[in-house]
Amino acid sequence: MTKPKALISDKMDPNAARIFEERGCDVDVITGETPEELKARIGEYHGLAIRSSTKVTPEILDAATNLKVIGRAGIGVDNVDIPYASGKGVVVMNTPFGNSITTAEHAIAMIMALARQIPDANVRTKAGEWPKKDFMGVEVTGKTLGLIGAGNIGSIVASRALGLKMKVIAYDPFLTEDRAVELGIEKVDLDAVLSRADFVTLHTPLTDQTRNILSRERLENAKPGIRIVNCARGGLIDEAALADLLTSGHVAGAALDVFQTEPAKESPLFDAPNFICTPHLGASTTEAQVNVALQVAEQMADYLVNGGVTNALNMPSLSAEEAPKLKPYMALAEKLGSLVGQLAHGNLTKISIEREGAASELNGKPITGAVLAGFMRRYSDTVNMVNAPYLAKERGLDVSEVRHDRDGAYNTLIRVTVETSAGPRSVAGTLFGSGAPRLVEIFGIGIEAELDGHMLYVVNDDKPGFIGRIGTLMGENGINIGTFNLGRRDAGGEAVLLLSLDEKASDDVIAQAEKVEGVKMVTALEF
Ligand SMILES: NC(=O)c1ccc[n+]([C@@H]2O[C@H](COP(=O)([O-])OP(=O)(O)OC[C@H]3O[C@@H](n4cnc5c(N)ncnc54)[C@H](O)[C@@H]3O)[C@@H](O)[C@H]2O)c1
Ligand SMILES: O=C(O)[C@H](O)COP(=O)(O)O
Repeated sequence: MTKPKALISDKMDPNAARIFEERGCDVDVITGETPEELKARIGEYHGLAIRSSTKVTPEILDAATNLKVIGRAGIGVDNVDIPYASGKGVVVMNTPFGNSITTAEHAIAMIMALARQIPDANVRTKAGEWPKKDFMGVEVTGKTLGLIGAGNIGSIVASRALGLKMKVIAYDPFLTEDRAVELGIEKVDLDAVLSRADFVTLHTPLTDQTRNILSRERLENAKPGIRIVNCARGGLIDEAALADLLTSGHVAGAALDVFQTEPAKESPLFDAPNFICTPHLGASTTEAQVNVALQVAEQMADYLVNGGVTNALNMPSLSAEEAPKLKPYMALAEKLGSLVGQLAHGNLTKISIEREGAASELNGKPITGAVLAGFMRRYSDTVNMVNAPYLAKERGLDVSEVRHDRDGAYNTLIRVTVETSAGPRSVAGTLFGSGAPRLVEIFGIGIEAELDGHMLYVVNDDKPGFIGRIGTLMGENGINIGTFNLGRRDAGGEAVLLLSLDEKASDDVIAQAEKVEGVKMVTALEF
């Protein structure tokens, strides 16, 4: 088997390349390329490891014909078009905790630098001015720190600020009262943060809800003398308004690590008083960079080599321990989804996936993803378990998952049912001891069959001589039959036949089969 190949396209700690190699992947480190250069190269890679510089646009993704996973060595993924990647079946992962402490410490450093105007004092002292009388700072002890966003980084900032004897209040619609109590902070609304806080620090992602959250109007109505820190994302603050309010003195100081346009080579803020900035250094410590590099390479290699999924933003997690256990189930699930997709006709709007016995104990999301991937193949050749749930949603398919505790006839069973205009249609399968997937029921008829390669599904009357007639037809057409599996509703009633063939049956052979006495329907299947 050829080794998976990864590209590291942003500056990353060398541990990332080492881990890829140790985990059985080939790796290239090529940083600083233009989008055109990356587009020309990306087709040869299965994994792309990035930080914030590489922009993973639809154009790049269209050219990434072999790409399976994008790994962000860091937190923010606003440089990746995740919906487009999902549509292409590419997993997007990040490392949500590796640089949180470092970034929280940067925010605290910014608060202290603002409180004591350290950067300006440093520059002027080194210039020989000894400007002692020009720098009167403020204590942070006893002051109120207002957080906008109290997730991983915001919570760490809160704990450090409490250590500095600040009072901490937070606006975060997803923060529960219990969590606020646990953190030792007060949950308030955004207006209260802005009217009460002496220092405000932002720790939200950039979303439609948070973009421009510190708008001109909000800044104008904020407490006079407020100091503002942003180590989260550019775009959260109206930069022009902030510059005006620093100039008027309404805002006493601001420290930004991130800008609306990066790299920020010019900004109205650069000339504003009491303004401090750093060039997106929040995550730039040796410790954080080692953490995120190790983590991203481990996660990506795990996915490329074993199918393990950790910290994916567009699919459910699947641990390295779960992956091998789930692998035969996913093969079974995909085959059942594919079977029902090939057999059930019409506008199918509902699909249900039931798990029984050992299957009910497993992580159901990957199984559902695999059923949908098999099922959606009737609509798209490029579908996989990553993009199948998105495609299903796009098509308005109502997906339900049911887990049964009951003991059935099989140790483990997956049943897939679609709602057709003629009522529900189900197929079910199990795993044999060796992990081999087997179909055990098709549209209410018990059968035992392997679903593999070219197959023919025949519905017929259960009458003597039928098997011989079908066998003869195949022989006359020079088609070798691999397996012959039979099932029937009742003796003499409706029966089904599943044949595996060494080659695909042509339309002509199918037409001949349809004319065989007793045949009601013939469908060619491919697995
Ligand atoms: N400067 C840097 O180098 C650097 C480094 C790491 C992370 N970051 C950025 O910091 C930000 C926070 O990272 P994190 O790890 O704490 O993320 P997180 O997901 O743990 O926390 C984000 C918090 O924002 C809250 N939130 C979402 N929408 C909100 C809204 N409309 N109003 C208020 N709160 C809202 C969420 O509920 C969540 O608690 C991210 O944007 C990340 O990209 C920057
Ligand atoms: O979201 C992040 O992790 C930070 O913005 C860090 O970005 P960087 O890896 O480009 O420094």
